[in-house]
Amino acid sequence: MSLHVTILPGDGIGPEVTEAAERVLAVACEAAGIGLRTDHELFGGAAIDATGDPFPEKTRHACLTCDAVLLGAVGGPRWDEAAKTGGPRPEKGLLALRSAMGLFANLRPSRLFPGMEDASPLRPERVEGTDVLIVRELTGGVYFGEKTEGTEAASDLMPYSRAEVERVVRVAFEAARGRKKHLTSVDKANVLATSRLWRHAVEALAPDYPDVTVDHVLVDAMAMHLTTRPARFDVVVTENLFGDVLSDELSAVVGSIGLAASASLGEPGKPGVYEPIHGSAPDIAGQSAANPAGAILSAAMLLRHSGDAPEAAARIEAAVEAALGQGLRTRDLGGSASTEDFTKAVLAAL
Ligand SMILES: NC(=O)c1ccc[n+]([C@@H]2O[C@H](COP(=O)([O-])OP(=O)(O)OC[C@H]3O[C@@H](n4cnc5c(N)ncnc54)[C@H](O)[C@@H]3O)[C@@H](O)[C@H]2O)c1
Ligand SMILES: CC(C)[C@H](C(=O)O)[C@@H](O)C(=O)O
Ligand SMILES: [Mg+2]
Repeated sequence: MSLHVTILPGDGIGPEVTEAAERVLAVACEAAGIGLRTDHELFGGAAIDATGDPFPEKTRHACLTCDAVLLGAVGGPRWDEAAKTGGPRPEKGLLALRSAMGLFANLRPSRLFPGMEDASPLRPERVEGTDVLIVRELTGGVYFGEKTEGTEAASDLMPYSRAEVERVVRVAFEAARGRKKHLTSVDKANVLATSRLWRHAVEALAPDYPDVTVDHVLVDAMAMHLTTRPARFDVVVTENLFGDVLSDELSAVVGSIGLAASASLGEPGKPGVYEPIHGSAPDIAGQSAANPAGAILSAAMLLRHSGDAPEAAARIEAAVEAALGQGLRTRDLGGSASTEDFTKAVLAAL
């Protein structure tokens, strides 16, 4: 068994956390007898600086021909500033990557790790038992609809087809089957036509999964529920923008955005992209203050979903738990451990 992984470090803390994740991945693969080959490609702002394009052809080719992509983060104030006078946006490269690779299902798990109650903004009895998988639609909706842009008026269309909704909802039903068999579909069906289509599609598919209980929650109420009773939820499926917002919220509820991993998947057998859900964190970049756990746990998801190596994935997850269990905390979790301290503790636990 061998794995060819394309690494896209990107910008800000991206290179710091992918370096940590690559080291952990290498050790986990060696222990599991998996041959690992990695290559590093330009992406995001770093690619703009080198080539003028956030998603250059060489990077695209590497992503489409490898087994899996491990991504850091893209973006930063320098490119935001340049975009005001027509410069390319790093974030556009990220959307182009997701689209080119057909990554319609974005799995964003968040759970309360043992002993981490103190890192949650919620009272312990409220956050206890939280273990939620958000399945975010990733290649449709308002991110990809027609746009008009101006200084006096602007619009972003939010189109969804029935087929686009169904394929991601099926991923969520299947995930619920492997968990607590409870699916919550989040929408804004009291206002949005796309949400009524979404709800209709979920209801039509439900009979195919009689073992899964389904409920529907409006997105504004969901934002509130996640801070009052997050442990009530199991799998949550929602459209692109709602999933972006709710997953950042949920990550903070269980401790920090620095802990949150993700897998972006398309058709079975095609390469997936694995990345922490956080951004390039320009405020802490270059200080070795980034929490690498989200990237390391993304490498675990890579082994599970693209490497068919669930035991190796579980070993990485246990090693992260062990490092946290030793009380090691990066700055986002109220501690002073560096990126390197945390990475070393995970490697030692492995
Ligand atoms: N997938 C991606 O590449 C991605 C995701 C989100 C944002 N972005 C981009 O990143 C840039 C910064 O965005 P932002 O500041 O809104 O969001 P962000 O996620 O980069 O940072 C938000 C806050 O969380 C902290 N944080 C994030 N990750 C952390 C980690 N691993 N360890 C410790 N602290 C961490 C940051 O220091 C900051 O205070 C923007 O250009 C944005 O477009 C990229
Ligand atoms: C950077 C941005 C385009 C991206 C998104 O909105 O999808 C980010 O916030 C994420 O969650 O991966
Ligand atoms: Mg986001």
